[in-house]
Amino acid sequence: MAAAGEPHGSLYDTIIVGAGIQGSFTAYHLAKRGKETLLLEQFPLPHSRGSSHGQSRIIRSAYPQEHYARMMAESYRLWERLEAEAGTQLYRQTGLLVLGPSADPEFQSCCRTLAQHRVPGQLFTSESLCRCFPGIRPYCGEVAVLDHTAGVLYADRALRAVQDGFRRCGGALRDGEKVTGITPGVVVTVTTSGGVYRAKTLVITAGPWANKLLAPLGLQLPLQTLRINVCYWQEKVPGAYGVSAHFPCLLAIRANQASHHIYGLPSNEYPGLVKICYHSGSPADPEERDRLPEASALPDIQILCDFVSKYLPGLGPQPALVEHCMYTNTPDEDFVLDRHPTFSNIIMGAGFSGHGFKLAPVVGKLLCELSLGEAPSYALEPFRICRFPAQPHSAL
Ligand SMILES: Cc1cc2nc3c(=O)[nH]c(=O)nc-3n(C[C@H](O)[C@H](O)[C@H](O)COP(=O)(O)OP(=O)(O)OC[C@H]3O[C@@H](n4cnc5c(N)ncnc54)[C@H](O)[C@@H]3O)c2cc1C
Ligand SMILES: O=C(O)[C@@H]1CCCC=N1
Repeated sequence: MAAAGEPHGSLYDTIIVGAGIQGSFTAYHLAKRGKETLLLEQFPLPHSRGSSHGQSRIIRSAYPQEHYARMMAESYRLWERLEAEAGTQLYRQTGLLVLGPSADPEFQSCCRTLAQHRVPGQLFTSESLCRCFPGIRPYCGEVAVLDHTAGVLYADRALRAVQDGFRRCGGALRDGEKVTGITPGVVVTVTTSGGVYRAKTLVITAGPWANKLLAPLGLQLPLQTLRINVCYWQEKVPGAYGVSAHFPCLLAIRANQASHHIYGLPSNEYPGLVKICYHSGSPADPEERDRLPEASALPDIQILCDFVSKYLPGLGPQPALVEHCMYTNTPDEDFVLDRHPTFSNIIMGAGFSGHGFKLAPVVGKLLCELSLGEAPSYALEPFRICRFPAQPHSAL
Protein backbone atom coordinates (compact mmCIF):
# COMPACT_ATOMS: atom_id res chain seq x y z
CA MET A 1 0.00 0.00 0.00
CA ALA A 2 1.20 3.54 -0.73
CA ALA A 3 2.40 5.59 2.23
CA ALA A 4 0.38 8.72 3.01
CA GLY A 5 1.33 11.59 0.69
CA GLU A 6 2.77 9.54 -2.17
CA PRO A 7 1.51 10.23 -5.71
CA HIS A 8 -0.31 7.09 -6.91
CA GLY A 9 1.91 5.05 -4.60
CA SER A 10 4.85 5.74 -6.94
CA LEU A 11 8.38 6.83 -6.21
CA TYR A 12 9.50 10.37 -6.84
CA ASP A 13 12.68 10.80 -8.84
CA THR A 14 13.79 13.55 -6.46
CA ILE A 15 12.55 15.16 -3.27
CA ILE A 16 13.92 18.59 -2.39
CA VAL A 17 13.83 19.90 1.16
CA GLY A 18 13.53 23.69 1.32
CA ALA A 19 11.74 26.01 -1.10
CA GLY A 20 14.10 28.97 -0.87
CA ILE A 21 15.61 30.20 -4.13
CA GLN A 22 18.14 27.32 -4.35
CA GLY A 23 15.68 24.48 -3.73
CA SER A 24 13.06 26.09 -5.96
CA PHE A 25 15.48 26.43 -8.90
CA THR A 26 16.68 22.83 -8.40
CA ALA A 27 13.08 21.64 -8.49
CA TYR A 28 12.37 23.79 -11.59
CA HIS A 29 15.27 22.28 -13.56
CA LEU A 30 14.29 18.74 -12.58
CA ALA A 31 10.63 19.23 -13.52
CA LYS A 32 11.62 20.86 -16.83
CA ARG A 33 13.52 17.68 -17.58
CA GLY A 34 10.41 15.61 -16.96
CA LYS A 35 11.42 14.22 -13.56
CA GLU A 36 8.79 13.44 -10.91
CA THR A 37 9.76 16.03 -8.33
CA LEU A 38 8.46 16.96 -4.89
CA LEU A 39 9.49 20.23 -3.24
CA LEU A 40 8.86 20.40 0.52
CA GLU A 41 8.77 23.60 2.56
CA GLN A 42 8.28 23.82 6.32
CA PHE A 43 6.47 27.19 6.33
CA PRO A 44 3.35 28.28 4.45
CA LEU A 45 4.55 30.25 1.39
CA PRO A 46 5.49 33.02 1.00
CA HIS A 47 7.48 33.41 4.23
CA SER A 48 10.22 35.70 5.50
CA ARG A 49 12.12 33.48 7.93
CA GLY A 50 14.98 32.22 5.76
CA SER A 51 17.30 33.93 3.27
CA SER A 52 15.33 34.33 0.03
CA HIS A 53 12.60 36.83 0.95
CA GLY A 54 12.58 40.58 0.46
CA GLN A 55 12.18 42.93 -2.45
CA SER A 56 15.63 42.99 -3.98
CA ARG A 57 19.03 41.38 -4.51
CA ILE A 58 22.09 42.48 -6.46
CA ILE A 59 23.04 40.64 -9.63
CA ARG A 60 26.53 41.33 -10.97
CA SER A 61 29.22 39.85 -13.17
CA ALA A 62 31.91 41.59 -11.09
CA TYR A 63 33.31 38.78 -8.95
CA PRO A 64 36.88 38.50 -7.74
CA GLN A 65 36.70 34.69 -7.99
CA GLU A 66 36.92 33.23 -11.48
CA HIS A 67 34.63 30.28 -10.61
CA TYR A 68 31.67 32.61 -9.95
CA ALA A 69 32.49 35.05 -12.77
CA ARG A 70 32.41 32.07 -15.18
CA MET A 71 28.91 31.04 -14.06
CA MET A 72 27.37 34.48 -14.36
CA ALA A 73 26.89 34.55 -18.15
CA GLU A 74 24.64 31.48 -17.97
CA SER A 75 22.92 32.79 -14.86
CA TYR A 76 21.88 35.98 -16.68
CA ARG A 77 20.53 33.89 -19.58
CA LEU A 78 18.51 31.65 -17.25
CA TRP A 79 17.07 34.65 -15.38
CA GLU A 80 16.06 36.09 -18.75
CA ARG A 81 14.38 32.81 -19.73
CA LEU A 82 12.44 32.71 -16.45
CA GLU A 83 11.43 36.33 -16.93
CA ALA A 84 10.06 35.49 -20.39
CA GLU A 85 8.21 32.42 -19.10
CA ALA A 86 6.73 34.35 -16.18
CA GLY A 87 5.80 37.36 -18.30
CA THR A 88 6.95 39.71 -15.55
CA GLN A 89 10.05 41.83 -14.92
CA LEU A 90 12.51 40.14 -12.55
CA TYR A 91 15.69 42.10 -13.34
CA ARG A 92 16.38 45.79 -13.67
CA GLN A 93 19.73 46.82 -15.07
CA THR A 94 21.29 49.62 -13.01
CA GLY A 95 25.01 48.88 -13.21
CA LEU A 96 27.16 48.34 -10.12
CA LEU A 97 30.17 50.32 -8.92
CA VAL A 98 32.87 48.28 -7.19
CA LEU A 99 34.72 50.86 -5.10
CA GLY A 100 38.06 50.46 -3.38
CA PRO A 101 41.74 51.33 -3.21
CA SER A 102 43.24 50.79 -6.68
CA ALA A 103 45.94 48.45 -5.29
CA ASP A 104 43.46 46.26 -3.39
CA PRO A 105 43.82 42.64 -4.63
CA GLU A 106 40.06 42.04 -4.58
CA PHE A 107 39.44 45.21 -6.59
CA GLN A 108 42.09 44.20 -9.09
CA SER A 109 40.62 40.67 -9.37
CA CYS A 110 37.18 42.12 -10.14
CA CYS A 111 38.72 44.26 -12.93
CA ARG A 112 40.56 41.22 -14.27
CA THR A 113 37.54 38.87 -14.36
CA LEU A 114 35.39 41.58 -15.96
CA ALA A 115 37.99 42.00 -18.71
CA GLN A 116 38.51 38.23 -19.12
CA HIS A 117 34.78 37.65 -19.59
CA ARG A 118 34.43 40.71 -21.84
CA VAL A 119 31.88 42.29 -19.52
CA PRO A 120 31.34 45.94 -20.42
CA GLY A 121 33.00 47.98 -17.67
CA GLN A 122 34.30 51.48 -17.03
CA LEU A 123 37.04 52.72 -14.69
CA PHE A 124 36.67 55.85 -12.56
CA THR A 125 39.22 57.87 -10.62
CA SER A 126 38.07 59.66 -7.43
CA GLU A 127 37.65 62.82 -9.49
CA SER A 128 35.62 61.27 -12.31
CA LEU A 129 33.49 59.43 -9.73
CA CYS A 130 32.58 62.73 -8.05
CA ARG A 131 31.75 64.27 -11.41
CA CYS A 132 29.56 61.39 -12.63
CA PHE A 133 27.99 60.48 -9.27
CA PRO A 134 27.71 63.67 -7.21
CA GLY A 135 25.83 61.77 -4.48
CA ILE A 136 29.01 59.83 -3.65
CA ARG A 137 31.97 61.27 -1.65
CA PRO A 138 34.75 58.75 -2.31
CA TYR A 139 37.60 58.29 0.13
CA CYS A 140 40.92 59.84 -0.72
CA GLY A 141 42.55 57.81 -3.50
CA GLU A 142 39.53 55.53 -3.95
CA VAL A 143 38.74 54.33 -7.47
CA ALA A 144 35.87 52.36 -8.99
CA VAL A 145 34.91 50.02 -11.79
CA LEU A 146 31.37 50.04 -13.19
CA ASP A 147 29.93 46.64 -14.15
CA HIS A 148 27.32 47.64 -16.73
CA THR A 149 25.55 44.26 -16.68
CA ALA A 150 24.71 44.46 -12.97
CA GLY A 151 21.39 45.41 -11.48
CA VAL A 152 18.60 44.44 -9.18
CA LEU A 153 16.66 41.18 -9.06
CA TYR A 154 13.13 41.50 -7.69
CA ALA A 155 13.60 38.71 -5.15
CA ASP A 156 10.09 37.93 -3.89
CA ARG A 157 8.74 38.07 -7.43
CA ALA A 158 11.59 35.86 -8.69
CA LEU A 159 11.00 33.22 -6.04
CA ARG A 160 7.34 33.10 -6.89
CA ALA A 161 8.09 32.94 -10.64
CA VAL A 162 10.39 29.94 -10.30
CA GLN A 163 7.93 28.10 -8.05
CA ASP A 164 5.10 28.81 -10.52
CA GLY A 165 7.34 27.59 -13.37
CA PHE A 166 8.05 24.40 -11.42
CA ARG A 167 4.34 23.75 -10.90
CA ARG A 168 3.57 24.47 -14.58
CA CYS A 169 6.02 21.70 -15.49
CA GLY A 170 4.08 19.26 -13.32
CA GLY A 171 6.12 19.55 -10.09
CA ALA A 172 4.47 19.11 -6.68
CA LEU A 173 5.10 21.77 -4.03
CA ARG A 174 3.89 21.08 -0.50
CA ASP A 175 4.35 24.00 1.88
CA GLY A 176 3.61 24.04 5.61
CA GLU A 177 5.22 20.58 5.83
CA LYS A 178 8.32 20.33 7.95
CA VAL A 179 10.70 17.45 7.24
CA THR A 180 11.15 15.64 10.54
CA GLY A 181 12.96 12.49 9.45
CA ILE A 182 15.15 11.20 6.63
CA THR A 183 15.89 7.50 6.26
CA PRO A 184 18.73 6.94 3.78
CA GLY A 185 18.82 3.98 1.41
CA VAL A 186 18.61 3.13 -2.28
CA VAL A 187 15.18 4.64 -1.85
CA VAL A 188 15.21 7.61 0.56
CA THR A 189 12.22 7.90 2.87
CA VAL A 190 11.24 11.39 4.01
CA THR A 191 8.85 11.93 6.89
CA THR A 192 7.16 15.29 7.30
CA SER A 193 4.58 16.82 9.59
CA GLY A 194 2.05 15.86 6.87
CA GLY A 195 3.08 12.51 5.43
CA VAL A 196 5.73 10.05 4.28
CA TYR A 197 7.33 10.26 0.83
CA ARG A 198 9.92 8.19 -1.05
CA ALA A 199 12.39 9.11 -3.75
CA LYS A 200 15.43 7.85 -5.61
CA THR A 201 17.40 10.96 -4.64
CA LEU A 202 17.11 13.69 -2.06
CA VAL A 203 18.39 17.27 -2.30
CA ILE A 204 18.76 19.27 0.93
CA THR A 205 18.61 23.03 0.39
CA ALA A 206 17.53 24.07 3.86
CA GLY A 207 19.40 27.40 4.15
CA PRO A 208 20.20 28.22 7.79
CA TRP A 209 18.52 24.96 8.90
CA ALA A 210 20.96 22.79 6.88
CA ASN A 211 22.91 21.42 9.84
CA LYS A 212 19.73 20.57 11.75
CA LEU A 213 18.75 18.23 8.90
CA LEU A 214 22.26 16.88 8.41
CA ALA A 215 22.94 16.03 12.07
CA PRO A 216 20.85 12.82 12.09
CA LEU A 217 22.66 11.87 8.85
CA GLY A 218 25.99 12.01 10.70
CA LEU A 219 27.25 15.18 9.07
CA GLN A 220 27.88 18.70 10.34
CA LEU A 221 29.19 21.34 7.94
CA PRO A 222 31.23 24.29 9.23
CA LEU A 223 28.36 26.75 8.76
CA GLN A 224 27.74 29.91 10.72
CA THR A 225 24.24 31.35 10.69
CA LEU A 226 24.09 35.14 10.96
CA ARG A 227 21.23 37.54 11.55
CA ILE A 228 21.53 40.37 9.04
CA ASN A 229 20.12 43.86 9.50
CA VAL A 230 18.73 45.03 6.17
CA CYS A 231 18.86 48.83 6.48
CA TYR A 232 17.01 51.40 4.38
CA TRP A 233 18.05 55.08 4.43
CA GLN A 234 15.86 58.09 3.59
CA GLU A 235 16.86 60.26 0.62
CA LYS A 236 17.01 63.98 1.54
CA VAL A 237 15.89 64.75 -2.04
CA PRO A 238 13.46 62.01 -3.12
CA GLY A 239 14.79 60.08 -6.10
CA ALA A 240 18.33 61.53 -5.95
CA TYR A 241 19.77 58.02 -5.43
CA GLY A 242 17.00 56.31 -7.39
CA VAL A 243 16.86 53.95 -10.35
CA SER A 244 15.22 56.65 -12.46
CA ALA A 245 18.17 58.98 -11.76
CA HIS A 246 20.40 56.09 -12.98
CA PHE A 247 22.04 55.66 -9.60
CA PRO A 248 23.84 52.27 -9.64
CA CYS A 249 24.23 49.51 -7.07
CA LEU A 250 27.39 49.84 -4.93
CA LEU A 251 29.90 47.41 -3.53
CA ALA A 252 32.45 49.16 -1.30
CA ILE A 253 35.55 47.11 -0.59
CA ARG A 254 37.29 48.07 2.64
CA ALA A 255 35.18 51.19 3.13
CA ASN A 256 36.24 53.06 6.26
CA GLN A 257 38.56 50.15 7.19
CA ALA A 258 35.44 48.01 7.82
CA SER A 259 36.27 44.28 7.95
CA HIS A 260 33.38 43.39 5.63
CA HIS A 261 31.99 44.93 2.48
CA ILE A 262 29.23 47.51 2.47
CA TYR A 263 26.76 47.31 -0.40
CA GLY A 264 23.87 49.37 -1.64
CA LEU A 265 20.95 49.38 -4.04
CA PRO A 266 19.30 52.48 -5.51
CA SER A 267 15.89 53.55 -4.24
CA ASN A 268 13.16 51.71 -6.08
CA GLU A 269 11.11 49.21 -4.08
CA TYR A 270 10.34 51.61 -1.23
CA PRO A 271 10.08 55.11 -2.75
CA GLY A 272 12.63 57.45 -1.16
CA LEU A 273 14.53 54.67 0.62
CA VAL A 274 17.98 53.42 -0.38
CA LYS A 275 19.16 49.99 0.84
CA ILE A 276 22.66 50.13 2.34
CA CYS A 277 23.81 47.03 4.26
CA TYR A 278 26.82 45.53 5.96
CA HIS A 279 27.90 42.16 4.54
CA SER A 280 27.94 40.51 7.96
CA GLY A 281 25.83 40.23 11.09
CA SER A 282 25.58 38.59 14.49
CA PRO A 283 25.53 34.82 15.05
CA ALA A 284 21.95 33.62 15.57
CA ASP A 285 19.88 30.47 15.33
CA PRO A 286 17.25 30.87 12.58
CA GLU A 287 14.54 30.03 15.12
CA GLU A 288 15.65 33.00 17.25
CA ARG A 289 16.14 35.50 14.47
CA ASP A 290 13.38 37.81 15.62
CA ARG A 291 14.45 37.97 19.24
CA LEU A 292 15.62 41.59 19.64
CA PRO A 293 19.36 41.84 20.33
CA GLU A 294 20.74 44.35 22.83
CA ALA A 295 21.70 47.71 21.34
CA SER A 296 25.37 46.89 22.02
CA ALA A 297 25.00 43.92 19.66
CA LEU A 298 24.49 46.22 16.68
CA PRO A 299 28.04 47.26 15.71
CA ASP A 300 27.13 46.85 12.03
CA ILE A 301 24.54 49.61 12.24
CA GLN A 302 27.11 51.97 13.79
CA ILE A 303 29.56 51.14 10.98
CA LEU A 304 26.82 51.87 8.43
CA CYS A 305 25.86 55.18 10.10
CA ASP A 306 29.48 56.36 9.91
CA PHE A 307 29.75 55.21 6.29
CA VAL A 308 26.47 56.76 5.13
CA SER A 309 27.05 60.15 6.78
CA LYS A 310 30.50 60.55 5.19
CA TYR A 311 30.07 58.71 1.91
CA LEU A 312 26.46 59.28 0.89
CA PRO A 313 25.65 62.68 2.39
CA GLY A 314 22.31 62.94 0.57
CA LEU A 315 20.90 60.24 2.85
CA GLY A 316 19.60 60.58 6.41
CA PRO A 317 22.21 59.63 9.04
CA GLN A 318 20.18 56.82 10.70
CA PRO A 319 18.33 53.91 9.04
CA ALA A 320 14.68 54.72 8.45
CA LEU A 321 13.68 51.05 8.26
CA VAL A 322 15.40 47.82 9.31
CA GLU A 323 14.32 44.37 8.11
CA HIS A 324 15.96 41.01 8.87
CA CYS A 325 17.31 38.09 6.93
CA MET A 326 19.73 35.18 7.51
CA TYR A 327 23.14 34.42 6.03
CA THR A 328 24.59 30.89 6.23
CA ASN A 329 28.33 31.31 5.89
CA THR A 330 31.11 28.83 5.18
CA PRO A 331 34.62 29.72 6.43
CA ASP A 332 35.76 30.69 2.90
CA GLU A 333 32.33 32.02 1.81
CA ASP A 334 32.25 29.54 -1.09
CA PHE A 335 29.09 27.46 -1.48
CA VAL A 336 28.68 23.77 -0.62
CA LEU A 337 27.44 21.77 -3.63
CA ASP A 338 28.21 18.12 -3.05
CA ARG A 339 27.01 14.63 -2.23
CA HIS A 340 26.71 13.29 1.28
CA PRO A 341 29.99 11.40 1.87
CA THR A 342 28.20 8.20 2.93
CA PHE A 343 24.80 8.39 1.23
CA SER A 344 25.60 9.21 -2.39
CA ASN A 345 21.97 9.76 -3.41
CA ILE A 346 21.66 12.61 -0.88
CA ILE A 347 22.85 15.93 -2.35
CA MET A 348 23.46 19.16 -0.46
CA GLY A 349 23.30 22.80 -1.48
CA ALA A 350 24.28 24.97 1.46
CA GLY A 351 26.46 27.80 2.77
CA PHE A 352 25.49 30.43 0.21
CA SER A 353 27.24 33.00 2.40
CA GLY A 354 25.11 36.02 1.53
CA HIS A 355 25.76 36.00 -2.22
CA GLY A 356 23.83 33.04 -3.65
CA PHE A 357 20.65 34.58 -5.04
CA LYS A 358 22.02 35.80 -8.39
CA LEU A 359 23.61 32.38 -9.02
CA ALA A 360 20.56 30.29 -8.09
CA PRO A 361 19.65 29.39 -11.70
CA VAL A 362 23.09 27.78 -12.16
CA VAL A 363 23.22 26.33 -8.63
CA GLY A 364 19.83 24.71 -9.31
CA LYS A 365 21.12 23.28 -12.59
CA LEU A 366 24.20 21.84 -10.85
CA LEU A 367 22.16 20.28 -8.02
CA CYS A 368 19.81 18.85 -10.64
CA GLU A 369 22.77 17.34 -12.51
CA LEU A 370 24.23 15.88 -9.30
CA SER A 371 20.92 14.33 -8.39
CA LEU A 372 20.64 12.74 -11.86
CA GLY A 373 24.20 11.38 -11.65
CA GLU A 374 25.34 13.51 -14.60
CA ALA A 375 28.68 15.25 -15.08
CA PRO A 376 28.27 18.77 -13.68
CA SER A 377 28.36 21.69 -16.12
CA TYR A 378 31.00 23.51 -14.01
CA ALA A 379 33.97 22.25 -12.00
CA LEU A 380 32.78 21.60 -8.46
CA GLU A 381 36.18 21.62 -6.67
CA PRO A 382 35.60 25.00 -4.95
CA PHE A 383 32.29 23.69 -3.57
CA ARG A 384 33.25 20.26 -2.22
CA ILE A 385 33.00 19.51 1.49
CA CYS A 386 36.44 17.83 1.48
CA ARG A 387 37.98 21.34 1.37
CA PHE A 388 37.05 21.72 5.05
CA PRO A 389 39.49 20.24 7.53
CA ALA A 390 38.26 17.21 9.49
CA GLN A 391 35.42 16.52 7.09
CA PRO A 392 35.20 13.14 5.38
CA HIS A 393 35.84 13.10 1.63
CA SER A 394 33.03 13.41 -0.86
CA ALA A 395 31.61 10.21 -2.24
CA LEU A 396 31.80 11.67 -5.78
C1 LIG B 1 20.07 40.57 3.67
C2 LIG B 1 20.51 39.70 2.55
C3 LIG B 1 20.99 40.28 1.39
C4 LIG B 1 21.45 39.47 0.36
N1 LIG B 1 21.86 40.07 -0.79
C5 LIG B 1 22.22 39.31 -1.84
C6 LIG B 1 22.52 39.92 -3.07
O1 LIG B 1 22.48 41.15 -3.18
N2 LIG B 1 22.83 39.13 -4.11
C7 LIG B 1 22.87 37.77 -4.01
O2 LIG B 1 23.17 37.12 -5.00
N3 LIG B 1 22.57 37.15 -2.85
C8 LIG B 1 22.24 37.90 -1.77
N4 LIG B 1 21.89 37.30 -0.59
C9 LIG B 1 22.03 35.86 -0.45
C10 LIG B 1 20.85 35.06 -0.96
O3 LIG B 1 19.65 35.70 -0.68
C11 LIG B 1 20.95 33.66 -0.34
O4 LIG B 1 22.21 33.10 -0.68
C12 LIG B 1 19.86 32.73 -0.81
O5 LIG B 1 18.59 33.32 -0.64
C13 LIG B 1 19.93 31.41 -0.07
O6 LIG B 1 18.84 30.61 -0.45
P1 LIG B 1 18.55 29.18 0.16
O7 LIG B 1 17.50 28.59 -0.70
O8 LIG B 1 19.84 28.47 0.35
O9 LIG B 1 18.03 29.45 1.65
P2 LIG B 1 16.59 29.82 2.21
O10 LIG B 1 15.98 30.92 1.43
O11 LIG B 1 16.74 30.06 3.67
O12 LIG B 1 15.71 28.53 1.94
C14 LIG B 1 15.79 27.38 2.75
C15 LIG B 1 14.38 26.88 2.94
O13 LIG B 1 14.41 25.61 3.54
C16 LIG B 1 13.29 25.51 4.38
N5 LIG B 1 13.52 24.44 5.36
C17 LIG B 1 14.50 24.37 6.28
N6 LIG B 1 14.37 23.27 7.04
C18 LIG B 1 13.28 22.61 6.57
C19 LIG B 1 12.62 21.40 6.97
N7 LIG B 1 13.05 20.67 8.00
N8 LIG B 1 11.54 21.02 6.26
C20 LIG B 1 11.09 21.76 5.21
N9 LIG B 1 11.65 22.92 4.82
C21 LIG B 1 12.75 23.33 5.49
C22 LIG B 1 13.24 26.90 5.02
O14 LIG B 1 12.02 27.18 5.63
C23 LIG B 1 13.56 27.78 3.84
O15 LIG B 1 12.40 28.21 3.17
C24 LIG B 1 21.44 38.08 0.47
C25 LIG B 1 20.95 37.48 1.65
C26 LIG B 1 20.49 38.27 2.67
C27 LIG B 1 19.97 37.63 3.92
O1 LIG C 1 26.07 39.18 -3.71
C1 LIG C 1 25.96 40.40 -3.77
O2 LIG C 1 26.11 41.03 -4.82
C2 LIG C 1 25.68 41.18 -2.50
C3 LIG C 1 26.57 42.35 -2.39
C4 LIG C 1 27.88 42.00 -1.88
C5 LIG C 1 27.80 41.25 -0.64
C6 LIG C 1 26.80 40.23 -0.66
N1 LIG C 1 25.77 40.30 -1.41
